Amino acid sequence: MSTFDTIDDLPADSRVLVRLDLNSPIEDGEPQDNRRFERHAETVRELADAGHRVVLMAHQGRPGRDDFTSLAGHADILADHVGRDVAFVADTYGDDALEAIDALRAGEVLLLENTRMCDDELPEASPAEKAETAFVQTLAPHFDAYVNDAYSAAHRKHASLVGFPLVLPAYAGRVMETEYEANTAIATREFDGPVTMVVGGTKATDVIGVMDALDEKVDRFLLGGVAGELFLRAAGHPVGHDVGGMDLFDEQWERNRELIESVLDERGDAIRLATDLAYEGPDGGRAEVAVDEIDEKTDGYLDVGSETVADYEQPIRESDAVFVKGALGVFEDERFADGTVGALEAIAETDCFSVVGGGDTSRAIEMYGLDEGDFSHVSIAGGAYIRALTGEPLPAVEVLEAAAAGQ
Ligand SMILES: Nc1ncnc2c1ncn2[C@@H]1O[C@H](COP(=O)(O)OP(=O)(O)O)[C@@H](O)[C@H]1O
Ligand SMILES: O=C(OP(=O)(O)O)[C@H](O)COP(=O)(O)O
Repeated sequence: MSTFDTIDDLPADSRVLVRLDLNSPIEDGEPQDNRRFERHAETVRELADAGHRVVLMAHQGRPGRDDFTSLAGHADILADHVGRDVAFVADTYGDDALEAIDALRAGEVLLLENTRMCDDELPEASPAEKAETAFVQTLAPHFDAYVNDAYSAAHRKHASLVGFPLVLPAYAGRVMETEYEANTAIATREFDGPVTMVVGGTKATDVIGVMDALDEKVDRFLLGGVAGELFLRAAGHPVGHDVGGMDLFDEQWERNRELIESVLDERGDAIRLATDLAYEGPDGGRAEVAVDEIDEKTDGYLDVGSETVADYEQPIRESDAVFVKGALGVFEDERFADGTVGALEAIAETDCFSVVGGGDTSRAIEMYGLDEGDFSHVSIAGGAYIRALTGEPLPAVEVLEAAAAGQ
């Protein structure tokens, strides 16, 4: 059971400041619809239908990355899911934002600009420090309550996630409630047979530390994506480097090199790495190469190869539980979807307990016509859900709990 207050406890006619997680894949500069919009729309609709004035905060990407954009397009997608207008103001806490907030009427919804465009948001700091920032101090007097629905960002100590509960009455939204309960229950669940984790995606830094901490819970890891290539690099193969303008590998390698080497050393028996990889061939199609035959760092690899896909199916079929965190390849491009879809299909065909996590990864389920009902839980969280599996506290959840306990 959760130990925080929820939107059921909100006083009537409140001016509510709501933190969502609408962080999405960006294609050609535009956010792509995904499960996060659909799930958060439930909270937003409920608050607006109840007659509250609803102001939304969310982030997109990180400064310096290609996916760091305005939230203007997010407002339109969210409006379609909510079934109400969602106004947008290109400001976080300046005069334009405050004017739009104060002009809002009962039942109206307004989305503020990307929180990460504000300098106070990102540097990780304690809730007390974040509560003192100009961002929090300027916005808070315009509201009666703060609602956090962003479970999937709850592992970050950012101002919009941990600062407001110290200065406003704080509540959990519906996504926060359901994800918290599902993931906490998974963390304490025991399994009789083998437990497998499929690890991929781009945020290798988020998963590698957790792999170490999941030592007792997970019997084998099947690797792909960026983390998989970094492990292959640690095993001596010339892959997992930034080539052709990529910036996914070298910085994460420097940051995690020692940990990767020690995880490989201590848990090598439990870790399966790709034996072949796929890349874009000279004719523009999918080409594959055996990992042992790669002798220079020339190509960028975009998926695990077909031998690896077949190799990973067997351990999945033998498992009592399978956890997925991150895609095995760039599944958004059909040519490089085999690894991700192959793993998801194998999971769907078995009756093991299964969780698919990640805002991006869970999108593969509908893109490739898989049935959500074939998985025990599809989480819109990635990093937060795997941290929850280790039993590690989530700072944004802790502040909600402390607020409810009157601390
Ligand atoms: N080899 C790869 N190179 C580049 N991107 C990859 C690779 N493998 C997987 N990806 C990308 O990883 C993304 C998912 O990454 P991540 O953000 O870590 O997971 P999630 O959003 O599911 O938590 C997918 O959108 C996919 O395109
Ligand atoms: O998408 C997110 O995390 P996820 O990719 O682990 O699901 C969250 O929005 C956190 O974003 P961040 O990893 O840029 O801090």
